[in-house]
Amino acid sequence: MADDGMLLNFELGDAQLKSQVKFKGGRWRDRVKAQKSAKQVLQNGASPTLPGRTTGDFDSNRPAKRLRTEDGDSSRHIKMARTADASSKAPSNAMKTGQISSSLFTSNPVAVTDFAQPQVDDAEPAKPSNAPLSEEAENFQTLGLSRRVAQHLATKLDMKAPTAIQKNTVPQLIKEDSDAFLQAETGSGKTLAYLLPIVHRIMALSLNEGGTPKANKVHRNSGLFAIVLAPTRELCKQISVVLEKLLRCAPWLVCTTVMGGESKHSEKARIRKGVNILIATPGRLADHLDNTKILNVGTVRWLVLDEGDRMMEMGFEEDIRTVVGKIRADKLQKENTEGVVLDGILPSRRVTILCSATMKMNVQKLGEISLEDAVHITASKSEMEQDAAAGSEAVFAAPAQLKQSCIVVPAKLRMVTLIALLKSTFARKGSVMKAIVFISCADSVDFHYEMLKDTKVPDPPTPDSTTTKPERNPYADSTVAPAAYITSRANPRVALHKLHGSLAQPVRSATLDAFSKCKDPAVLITTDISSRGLDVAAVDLVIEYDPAFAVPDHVHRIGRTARAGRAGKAVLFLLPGSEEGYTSILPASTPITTELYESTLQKGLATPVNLPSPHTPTATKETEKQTWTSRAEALQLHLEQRLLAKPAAEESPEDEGAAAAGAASSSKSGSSKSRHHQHFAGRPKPVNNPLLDAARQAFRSHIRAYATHVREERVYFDITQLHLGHLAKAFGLRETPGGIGGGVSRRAHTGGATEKKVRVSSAGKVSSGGGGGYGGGRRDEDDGGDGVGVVDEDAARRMKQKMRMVMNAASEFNLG
Ligand SMILES: Nc1ncnc2c1ncn2[C@@H]1O[C@H](COP(=O)(O)OP(=O)(O)OP(=O)(O)O)[C@@H](O)[C@H]1O
Repeated sequence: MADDGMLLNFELGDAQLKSQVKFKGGRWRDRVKAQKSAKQVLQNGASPTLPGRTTGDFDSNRPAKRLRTEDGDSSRHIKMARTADASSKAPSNAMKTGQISSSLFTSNPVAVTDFAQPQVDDAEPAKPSNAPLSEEAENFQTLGLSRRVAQHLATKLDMKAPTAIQKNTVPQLIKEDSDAFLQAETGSGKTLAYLLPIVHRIMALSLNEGGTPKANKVHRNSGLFAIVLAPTRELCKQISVVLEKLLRCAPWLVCTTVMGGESKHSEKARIRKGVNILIATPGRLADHLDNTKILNVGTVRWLVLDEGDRMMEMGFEEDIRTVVGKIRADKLQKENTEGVVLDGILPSRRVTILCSATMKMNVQKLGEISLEDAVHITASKSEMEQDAAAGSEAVFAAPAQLKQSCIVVPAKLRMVTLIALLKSTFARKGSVMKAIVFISCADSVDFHYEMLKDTKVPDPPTPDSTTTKPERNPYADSTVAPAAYITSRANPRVALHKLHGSLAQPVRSATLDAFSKCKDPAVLITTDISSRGLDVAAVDLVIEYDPAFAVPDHVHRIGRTARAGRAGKAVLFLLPGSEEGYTSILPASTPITTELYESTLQKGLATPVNLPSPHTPTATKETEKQTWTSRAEALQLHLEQRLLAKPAAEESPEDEGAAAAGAASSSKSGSSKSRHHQHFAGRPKPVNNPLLDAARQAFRSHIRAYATHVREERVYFDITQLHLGHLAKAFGLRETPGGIGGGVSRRAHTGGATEKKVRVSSAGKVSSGGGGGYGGGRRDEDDGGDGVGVVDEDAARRMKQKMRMVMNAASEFNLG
């Protein structure tokens, strides 16, 4: 077989494992148990339950035998894989093929911070900083909104009092016609802060002084009055849902969305039917302004740039310039085509509103493009005054009630620690309903989803007794599946979801919808595509398994929890060493507490882990007795062996490999599946398990993504400090890193049949021209192909150099 950058030493022999597996070292009793277990497995094909060590080396009391590493470093304990688990169809020639299985708890770097006494997370939660104000003190009517709107908010939307940013924004935008920059914490209600005054003023065109309707009400064909731009389709949809709910008190007004990934034809048809408020992604709007003649912006009074900094970062600057330029170039109509006088009720000039929880330097540039004499509106008056006095950047912070903690986890232990954390999270019924796990790139999301999901699709839930229509099986979608490993007795069902920018738009929307509406405890594994603006109720926990690429992104990620005054928790995974210093630059109202990874493992692995089907419950007498360290090792071994199982083609269709390929089919072309299989087109049948391919791809993409942390933060995320061998283990890989990294292409899959060049922003950030991809380590910043990444040749060259350096040095990296 041609190499293709894949390691040949993973070709698995077809032969069954020898019936006799030799176990060396350790106590005699353990060796006999393991021997028995392996024998049993060979007879019934069941999974063995290994006590103590899991590599076939049972030396729990004695120090492990020191073996020489490949470069002669005897300080590392390396054991060639002795696959005790015969059911894994592991190769009988593992020794020959050079797989390396290193012990989980040895040769790990130690944290530089003294965690002897980690701070305990028992402090009283701080008073919420983004909650609605007290009803006695404030209400929407006193802000200047009509009784109709205020009543609708109170009775239909259950919002009786405004939040602080709404209190400061609504009167300003009702009375004044100046541009504004809205800046407030995540989850503080910025969406309604700008929508309420806009809707109030448009409604006023149809209402008399006393609030009674005029005879000639404006309607959907009376003109387009406001445009809201947002960086992602998900955010556009979300804003439109909020607006639609609000417009139920003014059903004669109509809003619609235009965004990448949707049919332009049907968008044009909707525009032709008439729309008063348009929500759009920048690229698609620029396209319609060029090509949809019926789109008249002469009556447009407001342009809102929601998550403005993100749009700039995603390379929408040109599109925004086009949109702003075209709207300004069109003469402002003082009255509409039906003779309704707009001036006086609507602003007499075009108002631009910029909106974000964070302010990156690029916002300044965006301000220059779009704002004129803008007022800076923040949640607290004192902040506004301070800001005006100092003329400085406003400080952004996480909500005060959000509890932040970090776990410093050695690379080898990352995956088992993630599983343990999620398992302990769902150990108690009702304690956590929804968790989001942020991962650096789409390939890694795909891989972790495949690893964590149960391989067997359960029967559809029983039909609702009140209707005859059977409920749709939520697990029929390949981006939603029941989870294995992280379930518990209290929560036997946990729904796993994955979301990234390389998924087709309908799949993205359906997945987000499924996650939002899921009644079981649920986990969403995702990239930064979900970090901005998404408002899903009941998200109690955010895990940053891979740290964000820049501090503001971290603020947005953790802001998916603790919204509108609710409680929330965020956990950040860091590697020992330079990464530990990262917490010092993170904004936090209360100190970021530290957790020992050992405690996480201990808590999570206090009970046996439910392995995916067909490895049904592991809670035998022996596993009940296991210690958490043995469970962690057994779990790691099990994960690694799933990657070594025979390829799907040679197994039953329900084999996990088939599941891996199946899930990938939900992606656009250019997704994992097509990538794996493109390699083998016209060649002999592939021998690799697709899960193994997915792991390799995820590993490569992860490293590439790691190189793209913003320049100022690379002191904490230094790619040359990464121990690739250890990191490979976190992806269940036993190969040498050089082999896995070989054949890395710098061309990105962009979701289509063609490949586009990777784009790297000035901040060293990488993006692609669409589909949200980069070199497999895909940054999910897409607008359905509308977006254009920022090219920085220097950053691209630097990353290439680093990658080459790391990959060349890879053969010197040891697994220990
Ligand atoms: N006055 C209010 N009373 C109660 N809930 C509110 C109020 N205003 C907004 N909310 C709720 O607060 C949540 C967060 O609102 P929104 O998404 O607008 O926040 P945001 O400030 O835009 O956050 P982000 O910066 O993360 O985008 C939503 O669920 C919304 O329904």
